[in-house]
Amino acid sequence: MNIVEIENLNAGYGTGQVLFDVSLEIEEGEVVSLLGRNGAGKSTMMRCVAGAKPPHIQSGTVRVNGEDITDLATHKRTSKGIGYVPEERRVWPGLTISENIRMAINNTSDPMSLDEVLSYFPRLQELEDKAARNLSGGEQQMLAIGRALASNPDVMLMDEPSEGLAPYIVRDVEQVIRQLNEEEGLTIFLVEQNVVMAMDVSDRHYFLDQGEIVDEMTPGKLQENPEIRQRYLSV
Ligand SMILES: Nc1ncnc2c1ncn2[C@@H]1O[C@H](COP(=O)(O)OP(=O)(O)OP(=O)(O)O)[C@@H](O)[C@H]1O
Repeated sequence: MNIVEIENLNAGYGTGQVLFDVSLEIEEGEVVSLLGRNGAGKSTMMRCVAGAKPPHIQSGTVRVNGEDITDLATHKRTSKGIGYVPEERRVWPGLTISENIRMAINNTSDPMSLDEVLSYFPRLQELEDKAARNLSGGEQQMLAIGRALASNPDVMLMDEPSEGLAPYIVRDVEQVIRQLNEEEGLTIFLVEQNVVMAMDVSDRHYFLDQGEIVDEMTPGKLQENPEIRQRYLSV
């Protein structure tokens, strides 16, 4: 069953169009990454699914769990099964780890417990009472993922989870993505600049080029295809 269906999506900012007739599908239980050069429109795409402003959807449909959510506000999308980890992470800096997660728990109708969330992040468990502002980049990323997980989503949207992180922390993020997918059965849709990381965790890739979906393939196929990597990703 398709958990995410995007059909003929056109979207942009003000009068500038960024996404052109984008259609894609993600099956329940898949890890799918959206790859493309800087400025291709990847974050815009994520925001359109998450309902985050500012992009404006001009036409097209976003369906999650078979339901049309194109015009729903972000907070209402949480109750439709969407978790969103934005590129900027946006944790509450003055609150502790557990307070950040509790805020998410209190804002949703069918949340996970704090212990359940923390069981995926041993490092956060150790630092539970530390303010988010005093965490490292990797710890903040884990907290951002944990906060999105608290609402017990069916599909998790992650915008560049590896951005700015040291390679050994990127491996921890990969591990969490795999664990959430395998143990929680969570469907994951991620945007990544780190192609190696995306190939390690994904079942399938979509390629976005100048706001259009230009290709779709498995990591194995991408591995064999340096020409594609060069054409769409410059790697
Ligand atoms: N808030 C905004 N207001 C106006 N234009 C924007 C805004 N955010 C992004 N854009 C424009 O939309 C286009 C696509 O940007 P987007 O961030 O979606 O690309 P991206 O593929 O995620 O790139 P990157 O990897 O650099 O984040 C760019 O031309 C960008 O300048």
